[in-house]
This record gives sequence, structure tokens and C-alpha cells, in this order.
Amino acid sequence: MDTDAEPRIEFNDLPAPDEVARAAAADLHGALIKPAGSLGRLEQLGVWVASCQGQCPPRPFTRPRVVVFAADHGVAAKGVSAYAPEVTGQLVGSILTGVAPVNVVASAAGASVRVVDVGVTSDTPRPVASFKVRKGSGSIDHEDALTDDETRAAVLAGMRVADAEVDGGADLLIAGDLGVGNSTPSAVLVAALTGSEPVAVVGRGSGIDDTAWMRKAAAIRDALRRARAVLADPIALLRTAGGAEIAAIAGFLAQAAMRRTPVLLDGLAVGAAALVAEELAPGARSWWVAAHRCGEPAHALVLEHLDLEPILDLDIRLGEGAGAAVALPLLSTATRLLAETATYEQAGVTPPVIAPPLG
Ligand SMILES: O=C(O)c1ccc[n+]([C@@H]2O[C@H](COP(=O)([O-])O)[C@@H](O)[C@H]2O)c1
Ligand SMILES: Cc1cc2nc[nH]c2cc1C
Repeated sequence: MDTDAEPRIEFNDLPAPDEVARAAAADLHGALIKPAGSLGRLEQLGVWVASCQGQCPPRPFTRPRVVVFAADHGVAAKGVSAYAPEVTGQLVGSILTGVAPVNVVASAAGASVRVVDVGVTSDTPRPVASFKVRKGSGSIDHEDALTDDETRAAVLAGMRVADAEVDGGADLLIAGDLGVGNSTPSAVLVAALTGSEPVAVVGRGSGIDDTAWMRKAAAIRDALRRARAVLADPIALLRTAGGAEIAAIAGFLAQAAMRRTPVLLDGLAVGAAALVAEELAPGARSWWVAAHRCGEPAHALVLEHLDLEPILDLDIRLGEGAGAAVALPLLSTATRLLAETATYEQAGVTPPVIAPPLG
């Protein structure tokens, strides 16, 4: 018997979406009053929701949730961001007062928003900071972002938050990230896990000029050298070159899969966390859909590596889960189309006289 009281980061027997419900939903689409395949990608999205829920027709979402994980990054002091580090804490305040873009987009999409501070340098309100593992992180170009204990605590925090959200009734999850400087560790993780060169992953982040871009490229190059030494160990990778919110999001995404809950993926930092989560919990990606392709070069590598086709390509590069929430109404519509559209038989409409081409 395992007497170790420490909570474990384990994703054994990860479930797969339900193939029977998937097949039933695909068949149902063929019976609805529309030419076969005429709702395009919306059809595949509805089928995916049915397979995640294990039922056909799928249930329209009743409690979609956005959880924004926030943390600071020591590497920000190297001049790799357009913003000062204290902005992360200020932005947490903006989300709490409901005035950030994610609040607006989530509200428009019928989702509620929660913020979790796992590593912001400044103090945040008690409930928001109850999973805080540290204030800030090491500068990854020359030192580890976190200790091993802090990394594990952050991943476990994400897992616990996912559990709490699913237990609270969330039926669609979105993870958002907030952290000045986090596009640097995100790019390093993506380069490490996709076998890419630094130059392929350096982006403009929050809006940096050419000089800052050169500093960022150097930081990514140095951190990547350190990250490659621990490539085979996802927790060590997060410790060496990640950050608290990226680690928490990785735990959140993997645990959402354990809990059979569909996830809409956001942009760069969530994408980097998704790469790590798929290493921790192979197969978890079948519970995720990429909401959009963001404007960062590393994000395209994430989507390619995870074989995910984004729903939208709007050049959104904000983070905080906002881009994912923009795609939520489309996913909800895809779900409702299967649940509410009449079949030929129900509507008394004559079905096609020529069968659709195969494939
Ligand atoms: O997700 C994205 O597509 C994205 C792209 C660039 C920047 N961001 C956000 O901006 C911050 C990171 O940018 P930076 O330049 O400070 O590394 C962090 O708070 C992210 O949420 C987000
Ligand atoms: C700098 C900055 C970073 C962000 N990350 C998510 N939302 C953000 C908004 C701002 C302003």
C-alpha cells in the first residue's frame, strides 16, 4: 500500500472521449435537414463535444468557466517585455473588478471568470492567492524558474482547481494566463518540446521593439540550452524553464482530461503548457480544441505538434483566455445544432436522393 501522504502528479488510465457517442453524433449530422457536411467545421466540433460528454445529442453548456492563472517571471527584469513586472498584479486587479478584455469576452460568451494567483510578485486578495507557490521566479537564462517543490505545488494547484471547477459543475473549461515576461519561458518550452531553434520561437510578445527582441532571443537561447538538458522530464522542464502559471495550467489541462471535461485552448502560454501536459498525460490532447491561432510564431509550432486545427485565426495575441472565449459561442452553437436541429423525419422533409460522396 502507498503510505506516502504527498499528493502525486499522476495521470494513470487517462480516459478517451467516447467513440460510440462520436459515431452516433456523426450519424445524427447525416440525418439533420441540411446537405451532408454543409455546416463544415461546426459539424466536427459538435461531434467532438458529444464524444467528450459521452452522449448524443450533446448537452448545451450550462457552466463554461475561464480560469486565469497569474504569475511573475524573473526574466522580465532582462528587458524582454514591453511592460514592467508590477503590471501583472495590476492586471489581476483589473480582472477582479471585471474590466479586462477577458471579462467582456467571457460575459458575451456566457462564461464566468476566476483568477488564481500562483506566483505574482505583489500581494493579491486572499482567496485569489490561496494557491500561491512563490512570488516571482528565477531568471531562466541562468537559473531555474522554480524549485522542484514549487513546481510540483504549482502543477498540483492547477489539478486541484480543475477538480474544484468540475465538481462545481463546469462543463467546458478555458485556461488563461497572465504574467509579464511569460512569452519568454513559453517560447523556450515550445522550442524544447518541438525540437525547434530559438529563432523560430522568438515573437513580439506584449509588443517589443527590435532591441528588446534581440535581448529576448539571447535569453531564449540561453534558457533553451539549460532546458534541453532536462527534456525527458516534464516537471524538470517546468522547473528549469517554465513558471508557476505555466506549470499550473499544465496540471489544469491534464486534470481536465482526467475528469472528461472538454477544454478550449488559448494562445502561446497555454499552448506551451499544453505541450507539457501532453507529455505528463499522453492522450490528454483529445480533450482539447484549439480555439485560435495566435500571432506568435511558437504557437503555430504548438498546434502542429499537437495536431490541432484552430477554430479561429484572428491574430489575437492577448492571453488571459480571451481568445479562447471568443471561440466559445461557436462551440456552443456547434453543440446546439446537434441538440436542436430537426431530422428529415421529424421535419417531414425528403432526404437526399443521391448519397453523399464518401470521405
Ligand atoms: O497568448 C498569447 O497569444 C500572448 C501573446 C503575447 C503576449 N501575451 C500576454 O502578454 C504577457 C506576455 O508577454 P511578454 O511580452 O510580457 O512576454 C502575458 O501576460 C501574456 O498573457 C499573450
Ligand atoms: C501587458 C499585458 C499583458 C497581458 N496578459 C494578458 N492580458 C494582458 C494585458 C496587458 C496590458
